[in-house]
Amino acid sequence: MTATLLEGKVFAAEIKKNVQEEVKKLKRSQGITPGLAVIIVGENAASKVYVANKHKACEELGIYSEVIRMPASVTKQELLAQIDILNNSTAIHGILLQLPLPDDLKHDETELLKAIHPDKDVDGFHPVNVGKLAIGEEHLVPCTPAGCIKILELANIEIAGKHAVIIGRSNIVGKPMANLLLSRHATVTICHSRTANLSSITSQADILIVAIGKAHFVTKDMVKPGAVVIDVGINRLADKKLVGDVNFDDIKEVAGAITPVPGGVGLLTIAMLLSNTVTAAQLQCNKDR
Ligand SMILES: NC(=O)C1=CN([C@@H]2O[C@H](COP(=O)(O)OP(=O)(O)OC[C@H]3O[C@@H](n4cnc5c(N)ncnc54)[C@H](OP(=O)(O)O)[C@@H]3O)[C@@H](O)[C@H]2O)C=CC1
Ligand SMILES: Nc1nc(=O)c2c([nH]1)NC[C@@H]1CN(c3ccc(C(=O)N[C@@H](CCC(=O)O)C(=O)O)cc3)C=[N+]21
Repeated sequence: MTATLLEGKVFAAEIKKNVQEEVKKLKRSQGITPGLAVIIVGENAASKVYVANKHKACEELGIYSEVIRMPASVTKQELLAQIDILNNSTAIHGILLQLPLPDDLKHDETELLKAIHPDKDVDGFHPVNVGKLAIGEEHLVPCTPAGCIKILELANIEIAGKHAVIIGRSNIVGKPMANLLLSRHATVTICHSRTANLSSITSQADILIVAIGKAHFVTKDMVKPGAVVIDVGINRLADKKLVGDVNFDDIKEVAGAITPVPGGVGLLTIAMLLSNTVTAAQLQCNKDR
């Protein structure tokens, strides 16, 4: 058996087409151009690539995009002041604070994320949006797990009744992923670094979502034959090659379907960010009236 390749660009194109139509509608009926602001603090090579990709995708779809670069030496107060300006700007409907923050600002992360107005929180990281997701009132949902759900839905992979196992429990990927799968009636198991007998649990998964941050971590013996494997990991090897958390070549003979890295979940993350930006713009123009 050879796994079906779940290609991110195919699904991302479908989402982007819908987003583009919504952008046109907003312009036509309300005279509004959706606007996204990305704040990037300090120099992080990986973040730069993502920010550049986001900017390019916005241009493609007619979304206004602003990249605000701040030095690593910026203070919490300066960042809060910048967020306040964007919260009050009528040209900006979505605000994203690029993570990770430099070490000196790490302990202020929650406070900074809370400062972003929940209506402009296109990352879905504000406690109000996290809470909404937890009670099944999905609104602005974190882009990466939302993208994983889109892959499953657009590939016609049944979620209800399936055993979904997630490796990773971060606020950005693992936890929101669990809520999204649960509300779609999967039986959900969340694993992490303290999980005992990890491979015995992952081997029971019909749908395996991997978000750890360790290159080639998941091997053949951890995957049930025919399982759908979604690889969220992005790891840069010493030779600059980009690889996922899943050993693709090892499991391709056993999995039923698998997302590649690059060219998988990452492309959906960007597409969902654009989608959230348009949702935020629609919400804000309805509130204005
Ligand atoms: N494709 C995309 O668009 C995106 C990709 N990513 C990538 O996804 C990966 C995960 O990101 P993120 O969630 O932010 O990472 P975090 O580092 O915040 O979380 C990693 C999680 O993996 C768990 N973990 C680590 N080692 C093991 C292990 N040996 N066995 C089981 N669990 C383990 C950790 O457990 P514990 O909680 O116990 O420490 C933690 O819950 C990274 O590679 C990141 O680059 C992230 C965002 C978007
Ligand atoms: N506030 C915040 N929100 C995020 O959503 C966020 C963040 N911070 N910090 C970093 C992670 C990571 N992330 C990615 C976005 C795009 C690709 C992407 O475009 N990937 C392509 C190309 C990758 C490449 O060539 O380097 C691919 O996988 O094919 C990957 C990863 C968003 N993140």
